Amino acid sequence: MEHENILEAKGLNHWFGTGDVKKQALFDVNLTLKRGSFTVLMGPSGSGKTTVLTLIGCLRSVQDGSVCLLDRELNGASEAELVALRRRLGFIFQAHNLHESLTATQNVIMGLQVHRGVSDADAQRAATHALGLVGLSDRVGYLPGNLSGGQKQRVAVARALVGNPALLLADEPTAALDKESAAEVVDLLKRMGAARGMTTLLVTHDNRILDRADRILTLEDGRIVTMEDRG
Ligand SMILES: Nc1ncnc2c1ncn2[C@@H]1O[C@H](COP(=O)(O)OP(=O)(O)OP(=O)(O)O)[C@@H](O)[C@H]1O
Repeated sequence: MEHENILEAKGLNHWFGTGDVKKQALFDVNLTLKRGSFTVLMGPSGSGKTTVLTLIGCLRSVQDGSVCLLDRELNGASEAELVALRRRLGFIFQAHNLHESLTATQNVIMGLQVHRGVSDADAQRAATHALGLVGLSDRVGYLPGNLSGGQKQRVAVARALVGNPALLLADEPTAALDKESAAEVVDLLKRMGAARGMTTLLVTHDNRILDRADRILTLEDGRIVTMEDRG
């Protein structure tokens, strides 16, 4: 049976650097993410938000403590296990990171490259579908240079969603967007979460997003200082 919690992190500590410049970035971080929930992670610059996201996202190794993601322990996991888990995650970053020389569809297909064994025709179909979900059916053949900031970020959302991730990790996805585009992107993620049971953990300084969160966590100096459940 699948657990209600898609993620459980316990006693997570993390350090950067070695010797004299060794610095602790996370202190005894505990957090759980309920399947299908929408959690916002806040905190001042340098408080450790990206470090938490990259640890949960299997983008760096867990040094101390436990992270149980999709019923697998990340502490001590092999690179092959981490790669396999990463396939079940979606990522969106502040800068959309689209390839400028690829069309919207080709960029979205990049989100499927980690899924082996997907035929070109299926990839094309999935990308077209994902672009439709983000309201860009009429822009599938456009290069990023011909899209607005909000449209580019929606392509990045489609790329993150195309592989049907169990957990979506988003680092400041609305920072570069105007109010309307930011609200569209967040509503889209919430809708996807509800429709697919996708769990979202989103780092933001953006107060506009807080109303939409099921839970708000605040990090300060590497420690979770508040945890607020809503609704
Ligand atoms: N690769 C690294 N090498 C050394 N120190 C790092 C590295 N990455 C992060 N740090 C340090 O760890 C602490 C937490 O950084 P992190 O990027 O997680 O914070 P953040 O809350 O995401 O900040 P921001 O909002 O500015 O992105 C900071 O003191 C930072 O300087």
